[in-house]
Amino acid sequence: AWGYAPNNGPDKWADNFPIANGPRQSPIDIVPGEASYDAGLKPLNLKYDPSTCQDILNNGHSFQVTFLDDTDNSTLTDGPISGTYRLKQFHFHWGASDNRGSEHTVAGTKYPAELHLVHWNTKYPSFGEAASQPDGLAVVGVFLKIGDENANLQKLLDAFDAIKAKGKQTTFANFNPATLLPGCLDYWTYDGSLTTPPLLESVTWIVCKEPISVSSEQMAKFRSLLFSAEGEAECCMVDNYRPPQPLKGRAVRASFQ
Ligand SMILES: COc1cc(C[n+]2ccc3cc(OS(N)(=O)=O)ccc3c2)cc(OC)c1OC
Ligand SMILES: [Zn+2]
Repeated sequence: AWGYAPNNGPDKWADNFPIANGPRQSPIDIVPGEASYDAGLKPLNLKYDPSTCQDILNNGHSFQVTFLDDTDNSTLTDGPISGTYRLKQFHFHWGASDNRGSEHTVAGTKYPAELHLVHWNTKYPSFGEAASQPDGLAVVGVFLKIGDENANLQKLLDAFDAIKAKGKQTTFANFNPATLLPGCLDYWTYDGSLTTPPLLESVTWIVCKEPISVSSEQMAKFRSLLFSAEGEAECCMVDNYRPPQPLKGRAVRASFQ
């Protein structure tokens, strides 16, 4: 199965997922000077209801917090998209050390981690259906930068002892993902894909310019999770990021000047 090791990592994904070499793959290196300001882009409208928060899970590739998505309680509207997209889950990508870990980069700069808030277009009946449509998904990316301890992030890290190994999950209630958003919601946007298999080219990417803070000690806690299941040889969950992919002529637009 795919992973992030030398034998099954990003350089090998095309063997089973040929779309890995497709025209709109993610992540990318965002070059601010080459992004074009689009005055037509609206501010992001993120409305999240903490009561839709369900559980926290180690899926063997990352940890994710999953939301009830059978109502329009937690949604993304406006920004570069039209219609209503529902929050399905959020997860992170991070490095083995503070000098790498993000998937998107900014003029070559890597951040120690990146948050992805995954939403699906309610014009389709489900996430799975939407995931196969060119306008099916919208993922909001937020960079994490080493600085002050992040008390909101700490609520997630405090649940890690219950989800250390692959496949472990535990209930996780009343968490408001809006607390993980930066103060300023300026963003870059471009057409891309899922950054893990099945790498479907169905994502409108919305990458926030402003990072949120994470302490070095908190990053160490991310690295205490395992790729491996209970009873298997322990393998630390680190460097679970795909490197930037070719832009192939795509435009990157900025919501700010
Ligand atoms: C819940 O149903 C599905 C879950 C998943 C699980 N999944 C797999 C890979 C993912 C990659 C993601 O990539 S990212 N890193 O760009 O946000 C986001 C959500 C994902 C969710 C995939 C599906 O079809 C593609 C599903 O529909 C059948
Ligand atoms: Zn992701």
